[in-house]
Amino acid sequence: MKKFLKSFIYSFNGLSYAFRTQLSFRVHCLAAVLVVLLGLYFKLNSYEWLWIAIAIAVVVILELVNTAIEILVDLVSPEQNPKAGAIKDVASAAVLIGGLMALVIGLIIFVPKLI
Ligand SMILES: Nc1ncnc2c1ncn2[C@@H]1O[C@H](COP(=O)(O)OP(=O)(O)OP(=O)(O)O)[C@@H](O)[C@H]1O
Repeated sequence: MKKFLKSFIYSFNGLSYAFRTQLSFRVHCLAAVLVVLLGLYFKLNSYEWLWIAIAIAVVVILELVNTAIEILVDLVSPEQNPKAGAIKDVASAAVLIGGLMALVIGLIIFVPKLI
């Protein structure tokens, strides 16, 4: 049980690290809070909340994995290396695609309510 609780603390340490060091993570968290407030304002139905929850989770998960990959690359390749750069670029592209998907979901749900 103690080990289980400790693993939660490690996970929160990871969240805290990403929040403190990554501007894009903070921006995405802020966007998530704004979207939730907008969802409460427009009284989304459970189906719409499900899509919003998936969109937020996908972006946050990708941001965390991208941060972990950046740290790993900096650890194993502190010097410039084209492969190290490519790894970071590919991980960053994953965040971009996830973010675009979240944007499309947000537009599909909120645009009809705004017009
Ligand atoms: N070791 C390296 N070798 C070659 N290119 C690198 C290396 N590290 C970073 N780069 C290139 O520089 C870009 C930016 O790297 P950086 O580590 O600043 O990432 P970032 O996404 O800006 O991270 P942060 O969110 O910490 O600012 C990478 O996407 C990659 O193209």
